Amino acid sequence: MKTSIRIGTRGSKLALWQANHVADQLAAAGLTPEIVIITTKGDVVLDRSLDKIGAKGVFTEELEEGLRTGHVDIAVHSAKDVQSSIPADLELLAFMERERVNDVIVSFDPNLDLQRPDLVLGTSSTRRKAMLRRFLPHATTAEARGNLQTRLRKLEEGQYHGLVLAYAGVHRMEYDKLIRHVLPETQYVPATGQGSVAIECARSLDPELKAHLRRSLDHPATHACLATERAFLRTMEGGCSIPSFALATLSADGQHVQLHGGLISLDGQEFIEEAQTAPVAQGEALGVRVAENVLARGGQQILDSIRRERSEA
Ligand SMILES: NCc1[nH]cc(CCC(=O)O)c1CC(=O)O
Repeated sequence: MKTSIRIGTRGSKLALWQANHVADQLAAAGLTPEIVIITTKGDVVLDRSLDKIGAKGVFTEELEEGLRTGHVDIAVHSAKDVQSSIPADLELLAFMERERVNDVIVSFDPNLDLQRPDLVLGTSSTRRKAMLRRFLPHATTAEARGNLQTRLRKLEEGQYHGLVLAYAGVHRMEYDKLIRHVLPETQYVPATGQGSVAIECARSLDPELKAHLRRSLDHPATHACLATERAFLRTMEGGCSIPSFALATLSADGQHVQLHGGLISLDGQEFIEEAQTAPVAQGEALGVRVAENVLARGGQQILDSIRRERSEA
């Protein structure tokens, strides 16, 4: 088995934090990691919101090409950015231990009042925009693309009063001091995979090496939750441009998985949610079932109307 591992990653600071985190764990497991930066479409196209770029996998495609050509052995992604179905010649090898899943509001104003009537919040996520329309209807949202540092610069320039971000990224970049509100995950249910790091490789990678990598990097409890959430997302046929949400958690004894999943209309008016529990071994079936119920209870109409709106735009 070879021991030197080439780790493919995007070049943003958060991506590099994740890649270094992987490298540290691989070094601890006796391997020799090397980080290789690969630029993706999502890093280059910054003037459009993600739903307008359209293509699935805007943050992953070039990394996947690197796996195919053997330029890198593994690719590191924010699990949230990984499309719901990955190509047949590739596989998701591991999901690393999840950080706190919440969305947070960061601001340079220590007394940021979410009730101020002129509140402007920066986000480019369709899910977050829709949830803000529902739970903070007086707020206006403004686009905030780019990496975390770019968004914080726009915040500092006064383009918004606050930014809505994933706690995981804010914490990993050590901006905790700017967190003014932690949004409750029961209301602002996070996106599939939020807070975890996914490791992808080619199916053809040496099986012995794969097993070693999995033992070093995979967090089984996180993996069980993400498998459940990803089955939900696949059934929803949603990429990151669909305002669906899904959070799976394990019971204290680790035997059961609970899934809270749903879909919200772009205007925030319709909020279809469902929570169900199943034995961990049936997590994927649970994800499919919850998604099918959400679609049957009005979710399909929401998806259809979003697609109509987009094709007219
Ligand atoms: N789509 C961008 C993205 N992908 C992963 C994270 C944050 C870190 C994570 O959820 O693991 C972010 C930024 C954000 O949502 O604030």
